[in-house]
Amino acid sequence: NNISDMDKENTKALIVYYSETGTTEAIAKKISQATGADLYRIEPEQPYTSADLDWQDNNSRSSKEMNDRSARPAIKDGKVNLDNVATVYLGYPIWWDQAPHVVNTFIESNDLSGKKIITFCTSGETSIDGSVRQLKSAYPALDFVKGRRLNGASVNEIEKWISSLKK
Ligand SMILES: Cc1cc2nc3c(=O)[nH]c(=O)nc-3n(C[C@H](O)[C@H](O)[C@H](O)COP(=O)(O)O)c2cc1C
Repeated sequence: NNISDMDKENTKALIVYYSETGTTEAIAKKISQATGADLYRIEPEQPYTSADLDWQDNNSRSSKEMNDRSARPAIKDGKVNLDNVATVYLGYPIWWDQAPHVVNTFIESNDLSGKKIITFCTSGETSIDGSVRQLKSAYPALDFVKGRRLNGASVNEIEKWISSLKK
């Protein structure tokens, strides 16, 4: 390791997100524009159909998964390269006030200890608060930073939000 290699250690940011209908993805891409960080999309092994996503049906796949605290839907290529990554931006749509359980599958498939995990979400109206409370209580050893619901945020607003996190 020479000095310039050491400078690069644990300095990178990575944006990890799940997005079913593109809303969270649009924000993830703007965070990438603001930070230059790479993007990684969590992809469920079995794609969700529109029937699966029907929250008005208690028996839909998403309803059943979100009612089952231990449900861990499989994801494709679930392991991500976290070499030199210090900060993970973790984004998701709110499902039933929570992060979808594929996000738990991702968290449990990777070693995020020692990383700063900055959460963000999109939703119809629900804030990020309940989902972050749940993540913190499920994974007390991890360092979650409560971020924001970012529906419709511009790159400029995202830059301001990120610099406010550093203060
Ligand atoms: C199964 C399911 C449950 C949802 N639950 C909530 C909710 O509790 N509160 C809310 O405001 N929006 C809820 N939504 C709406 C999504 O959070 C919102 O459309 C989100 O921006 C979608 O992001 P995406 O396009 O990245 O998948 C739900 C959507 C689905 C499919």
